[in-house]
Amino acid sequence: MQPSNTFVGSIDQGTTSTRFLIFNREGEPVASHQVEFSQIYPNPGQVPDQSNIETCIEEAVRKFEAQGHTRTSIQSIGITNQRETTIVWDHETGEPLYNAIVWTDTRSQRIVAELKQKPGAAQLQTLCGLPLSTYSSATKLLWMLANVPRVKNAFDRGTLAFGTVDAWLVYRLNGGVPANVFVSDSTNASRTMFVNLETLQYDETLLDFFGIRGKVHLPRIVPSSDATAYGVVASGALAQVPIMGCLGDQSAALVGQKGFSPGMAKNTYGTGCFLLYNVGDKPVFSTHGLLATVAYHFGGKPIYALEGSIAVAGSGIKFLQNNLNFFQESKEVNGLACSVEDNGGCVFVTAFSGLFAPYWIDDAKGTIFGITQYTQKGHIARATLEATCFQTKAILDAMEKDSGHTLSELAVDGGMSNSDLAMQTQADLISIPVYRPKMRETTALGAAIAAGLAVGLWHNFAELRDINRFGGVVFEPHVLRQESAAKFRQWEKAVQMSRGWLGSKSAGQKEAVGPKDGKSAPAKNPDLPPSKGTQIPDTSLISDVVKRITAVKERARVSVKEIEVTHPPVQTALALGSVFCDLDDADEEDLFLELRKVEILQRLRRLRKRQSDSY
Ligand SMILES: Nc1ncnc2c1ncn2[C@@H]1O[C@H](COP(=O)(O)OP(=O)(O)O)[C@@H](O)[C@H]1O
Ligand SMILES: O=P(O)(O)OC[C@H](O)CO
Repeated sequence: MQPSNTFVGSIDQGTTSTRFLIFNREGEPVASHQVEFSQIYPNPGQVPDQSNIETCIEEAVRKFEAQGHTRTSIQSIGITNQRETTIVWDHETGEPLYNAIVWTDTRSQRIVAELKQKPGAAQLQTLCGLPLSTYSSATKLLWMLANVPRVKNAFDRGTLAFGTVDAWLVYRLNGGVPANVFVSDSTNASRTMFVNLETLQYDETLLDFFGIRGKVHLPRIVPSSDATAYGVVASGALAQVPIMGCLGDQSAALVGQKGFSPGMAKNTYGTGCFLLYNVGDKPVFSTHGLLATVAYHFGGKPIYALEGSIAVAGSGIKFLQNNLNFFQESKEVNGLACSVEDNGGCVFVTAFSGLFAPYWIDDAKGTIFGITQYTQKGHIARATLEATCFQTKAILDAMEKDSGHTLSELAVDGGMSNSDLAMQTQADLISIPVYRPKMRETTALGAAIAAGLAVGLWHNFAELRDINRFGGVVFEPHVLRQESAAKFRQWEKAVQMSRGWLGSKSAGQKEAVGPKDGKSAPAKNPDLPPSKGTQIPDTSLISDVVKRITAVKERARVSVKEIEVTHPPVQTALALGSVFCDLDDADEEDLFLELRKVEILQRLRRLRKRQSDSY
């Protein structure tokens, strides 16, 4: 066993900050440094800046040495990073060809709509575990190919290299072209949509679907904990220290929470919020809006997870801080939200990037419902915190359906988990205890564990047992299930009412981010009959409503087609869609009655027309 004065470093390249932490064998951070950075809106994000990492390493090492340690006692380094964010560079020169497109970015929305119409689209998720959406790296790469001439030129010349943040950082930390260490760990690679979840290799069907097979340099996929694959740091304060661990940040948090057994789950409230549920060594493909993903792969069999991804969590708080000037620092959100007793009737669907799991509504937009003259900042702050908690509840419900297992406790971490009110609200909504560990840098800890296992700082999971085990806080549910169920129903209604805004021509809004060439036309929806002279502003919404109508049309004895043709289809669909958002049996009955009304109305109109014609 290594002496206890050996350490492992961990680079955490998050969405809003870069950190470097040095952990001891007890899993305690002994020194760290963090640099926050901002993204460029609505244009592309920057390529993750290696100089931030160098600064963090230098500063943390300085603090570490000030405690009497020597830098040579840092045995290896782990990397953890925001996933899906897409980076392209020239394979020959190592030069980045465009800014990174960050995982939250929705500019590929039209591309996604078009891809959904392509043969084979429905099978993708059964191969890679991910739904076709703006979230994955694949559609971001296609957007670059369609819109950035430099990227297209490199593609045509055969020099285009693609990677997620891990691949880029490993490549850069090794010194770029000369060493050419071009690898990605399986937890990151599995987020691209190019990788077969069972083989953990690039899948020809997937590469063909996206049209990139043999045309783009892709990183070699390697295990998350490996003594040699990731190379060594080429320069700086930790030059020659080997990189031995690499995990996407959500996988790292699961490892940092020691969620090593099937049935264990964690929820990380960072920029977004991600619930990962360990399902063991076989992937579980969700039928309820969740993702199948690699939890970690430490050699041997990979371990898989079901994932519920929420696009906006802490970024909603940043929105209140930076855009609405509600407070100076994120931590103040708790006090502001506690300044009122409840949300005052406000529900905030924070769909800044559409809605992710379990809804997957690309065209939803952020919407606050229930504002009155009475509404205060505190109500909106509270509604912002609640939005993430409601989505977590929806994800847990889906997870229970997919796994057949009810969670007994939810382990949490990430910046927003510092809000006691948010965590209490979470426990109240899901009716199980929420456990927040004492040390919340679990993401960085996970990467340190991956690197530490490879270098022999730890030898097995049993040795990790006492790490961060004591001193946490448990939030017990205090609210009656009925009460939280009623609130949740209101949330679900708000979700349905937030749909379709992006496609609405009448809104006159500017698309926040999107293809500038205007070439791609909105997708045609094959579910719809052609409607004379009516422009269809939002095909997905109508398609959804038509599906619902179809489901009950037998009972309603009305023809969907007749409604579409004789009744203004968009208005009908919108009206029905917003009122009958969640079709349980009672709603179906209501919809049935409503359809009857529509039918009667149409008959009356026809009758009146015939009467007036005959005069
Ligand atoms: N005390 C706090 N209460 C609520 N939210 C917080 C608090 N501290 C940080 N946050 C939020 O957490 C997010 C940062 O969390 P972090 O886990 O560092 O995310 P990331 O890894 O995505 O950069 C920010 O969006 C911020 O708004
Ligand atoms: O920055 P976070 O912590 O919200 O995590 C980003 C995720 O990896 C995106 O999938």
